[in-house]
Amino acid sequence: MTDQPGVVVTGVSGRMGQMLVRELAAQDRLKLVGAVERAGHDWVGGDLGTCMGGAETGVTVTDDALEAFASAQAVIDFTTPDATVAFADLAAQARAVHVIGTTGLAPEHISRIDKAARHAVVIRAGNMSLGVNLLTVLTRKVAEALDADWDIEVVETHHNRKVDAPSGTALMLGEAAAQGRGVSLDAVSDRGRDGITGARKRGDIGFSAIRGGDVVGEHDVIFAAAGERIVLRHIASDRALFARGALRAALWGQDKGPGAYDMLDVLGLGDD
Ligand SMILES: NC(=O)C1=CN([C@@H]2O[C@H](COP(=O)(O)OP(=O)(O)OC[C@H]3O[C@@H](n4cnc5c(N)ncnc54)[C@H](O)[C@@H]3O)[C@@H](O)[C@H]2O)C=CC1
Ligand SMILES: O=C(O)C1=N[C@H](C(=O)O)C[C@H](O)C1
Repeated sequence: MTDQPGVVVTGVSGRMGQMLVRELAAQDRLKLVGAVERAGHDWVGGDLGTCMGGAETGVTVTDDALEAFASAQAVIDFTTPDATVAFADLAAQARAVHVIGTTGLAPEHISRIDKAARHAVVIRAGNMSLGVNLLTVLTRKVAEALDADWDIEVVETHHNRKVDAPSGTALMLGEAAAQGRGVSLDAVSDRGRDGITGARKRGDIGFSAIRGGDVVGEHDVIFAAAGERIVLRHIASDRALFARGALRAALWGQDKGPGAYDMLDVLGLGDD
């Protein structure tokens, strides 16, 4: 196929980076044109395919993101908050669609990314799967329908290599619940219970994080009232679904104007 938009994958040796390379190889609507890793990483200077333990691909892993982005129509980025902020500036300079899966972003990171989105398309989501994005819509609707007699708790479980908590997905779900309630998440969020905490505050949205083994990602939104509970649950058992969502976003963004978008926009779940 001709005219495939070219994609650069950042953090290419990572769990998501390698999954993205495999998913790119399995389709023909986008083509991999570059692979970026952090300076000093073993893979820099090597052929990507060989580094991944397979056949040569002709794509050399680089730590020069600016040069790599210059020939790309999209950058897919699952790295770290500091790296992502730097890539947002560079992707905007290259006018490449920047798909951001990185989580653990602080408000300062987000405002730098939003600045870059004035000049280029930025699509950011703490979870790129259809199921989780649909779950945010359901969570908002359930929260809208119930009053604060229903305690809301978000519980997430991930593998033992995850470095941020609560997960980006848990925060998306908490945000959706707060929106449904018509409150600001910052005002009601309860993120760390330990010791004599006192009784739960009415209206709070609580977060709990479990870490262990190789769990890909599991999220429950619990609505608990006297005598009954509703549990909305998503279980991810394969990282490929996040990678496929990111590829879909990279394609979707090709004909959009500069701005900050999310997966609800990409999936057409944003209205109502
Ligand atoms: N939005 C979503 O659907 C999903 C988001 N994530 C998030 O994506 C991020 C990455 O997750 P994993 O792949 O599991 O982590 P990982 O630790 O396996 O991979 C991160 C990669 O980024 C690289 N990196 C760090 N700084 C860099 C720099 N300055 N330049 C280039 N590369 C750099 C690291 O060397 C590493 O290879 C995390 O924030 C995670 O929470 C993960 C899965 C799905
Ligand atoms: O780090 C991960 O692995 C994941 N991170 C994302 C998050 O923080 O929610 C998405 C997914 O749950 C896997």
